[in-house]
Amino acid sequence: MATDDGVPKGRHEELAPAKINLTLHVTGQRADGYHLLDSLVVFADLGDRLTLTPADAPALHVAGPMAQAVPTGPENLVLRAAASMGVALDIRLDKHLPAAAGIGGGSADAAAVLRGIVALRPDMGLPTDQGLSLGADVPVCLRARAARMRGIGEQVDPVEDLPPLHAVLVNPGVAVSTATIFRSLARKDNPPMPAVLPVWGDAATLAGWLAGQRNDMQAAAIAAAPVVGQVIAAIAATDGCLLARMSGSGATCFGLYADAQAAGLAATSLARPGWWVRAVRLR
Ligand SMILES: C[C@](O)(CO)[C@H](O)COP(=O)(O)OP(=O)(O)OC[C@H]1O[C@@H](n2ccc(N)nc2=O)[C@H](O)[C@@H]1O
Ligand SMILES: Nc1ncnc2c1ncn2[C@@H]1O[C@H](COP(=O)(O)OP(=O)(O)OP(=O)(O)O)[C@@H](O)[C@H]1O
Repeated sequence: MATDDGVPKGRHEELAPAKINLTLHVTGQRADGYHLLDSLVVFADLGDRLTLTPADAPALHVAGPMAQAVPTGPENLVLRAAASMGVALDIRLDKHLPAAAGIGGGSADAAAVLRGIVALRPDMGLPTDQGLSLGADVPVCLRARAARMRGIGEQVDPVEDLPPLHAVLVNPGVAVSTATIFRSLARKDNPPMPAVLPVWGDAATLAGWLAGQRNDMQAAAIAAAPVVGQVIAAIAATDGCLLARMSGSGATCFGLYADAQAAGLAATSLARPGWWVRAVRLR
């Protein structure tokens, strides 16, 4: 959407899909306090929607069902992402993902802005740190497809050939602070995933393998927000659930299912006042 000489024109739309940590192993801690991770990350076919228009001065308009949960000033990660590239954009953010929810909302939005700027301005490249300074989840969210994430989030290796994967996402409406859950971890030196990940033929095989892996932040999140334990139990009790686990630092949890019909029926049965429940496809 730019002219041949790189001058921006028009506007650009991006989806900022929800990030799901199928595993989240906390394997160490750096001297600066950041934690070393080993995580199998996938993305939903559901997310925030951004419309980016080149402008003389930065502007942000937030709308959508989850708009109230996010700041509208310069601290919003979409404005910080554009500022980090030195680009003035008029940004419309249609917020559909709950914030502070373990599904990367802010990081996904920031990554979508970085992708969008490169689409609008082919003369510009992505930042050398892949957006890590905006948030540890931004590099993996830039790819927005299945990946193994290591380091503090800067090492992203594509995972190909993920089997078709259907899921339900459930957020009970409590915000969970990522920094607080990291600080409260009992152990920070847990084992990583195997050096070489298997190839999984179908969702049941993947779920069986995942059952032997972990989210090392789950117990601390349940201690901070006991409703997370109730969400996991409710998901695990649905027909056809192959695995129930928390994503990121919570409070959103996911259930895996073999097909879209099972995920859809589970989503219907999980409806509770105040719970955000969505059936999604993961990739
Ligand atoms: C828990 C995950 O969601 C897993 O994907 C991410 O590691 C968190 O990514 P994020 O929300 O983009 O994280 P940031 O906004 O960079 O950091 C929030 C806070 O979490 C802590 N943090 C984050 C990432 C990391 N590898 N180690 C940490 O200790 C830091 O205290 C930081 O102040
Ligand atoms: N565009 C944005 N969307 C959501 N939150 C934002 C945004 N910009 C800034 N924030 C702030 O970032 C905080 C964390 O929100 P975010 O949705 O990124 O957390 P999260 O889903 O727990 O992230 P992660 O899964 O990476 O740990 C919010 O409390 C909010 O104040």
